Amino acid sequence: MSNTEMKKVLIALDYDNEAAALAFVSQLSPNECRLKVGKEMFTYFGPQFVSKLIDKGFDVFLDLKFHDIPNTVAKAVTAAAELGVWMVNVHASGGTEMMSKAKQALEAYGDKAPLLIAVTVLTSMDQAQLSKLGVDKTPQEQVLYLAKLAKESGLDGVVCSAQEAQSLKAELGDDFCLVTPGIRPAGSDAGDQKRIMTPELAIKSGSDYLVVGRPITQAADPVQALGAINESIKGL
Ligand SMILES: O=c1ccn([C@@H]2O[C@H](COP(=O)(O)O)[C@@H](O)[C@H]2O)c(=O)[nH]1
Repeated sequence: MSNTEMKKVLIALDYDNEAAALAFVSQLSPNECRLKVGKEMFTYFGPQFVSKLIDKGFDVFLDLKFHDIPNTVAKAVTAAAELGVWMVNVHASGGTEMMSKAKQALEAYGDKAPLLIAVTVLTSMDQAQLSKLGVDKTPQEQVLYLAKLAKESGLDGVVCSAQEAQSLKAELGDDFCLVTPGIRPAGSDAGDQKRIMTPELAIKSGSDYLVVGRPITQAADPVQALGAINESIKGL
């Protein structure tokens, strides 16, 4: 398996203890995975924590899901680019003006710019929850609608569930990157995730990157759990 193939797993480092997170990371190689830092660890441990991961050679997805006025989001993604992250995201529901401004702000970084992707419909949401928000579409339809806006705005891809990957690839093309949380190896606990899929099926459906948190970090042997996922998607 080439390193690129092995780096389809983005481990969600959702720890409330920096030492525990770093102890886990010390057992990993930047050649076998990428790392995702979200709201919990960023709020506890800040940009310094992100820098520690980058200094160890890892590609970092800064998953802060910016959702604010265009000027504020453009400045926030600029801060992420200054930090040197590999990928950063915004909410597609912030609108096309916000997404376009964010993308434009990253142009100054040339080939060092992080990938900019948009969250569509959170993988913890099902049809009932979407309806409660007043959205009349199915999750599949709403994800496609928001993904089209993200593409029109020049973004590199979206966060969606693997259940939507096949139709998004067909509609938006192979180059539009699909990052899919809600990944659950067979038999693992779904927790609060609603739109889930196994790693193998997700890759077969068109996911470019699998976001995996608890099935790895809360496993009895997290390194073995990562290895098993990498093995299951080998060559796909
Ligand atoms: O739609 C979304 C967007 C982001 N996430 C994040 O991914 C991980 C998933 O962790 P698990 O433990 O594997 O459920 C987590 O950090 C979320 O904030 C998402 O789940 N869904």
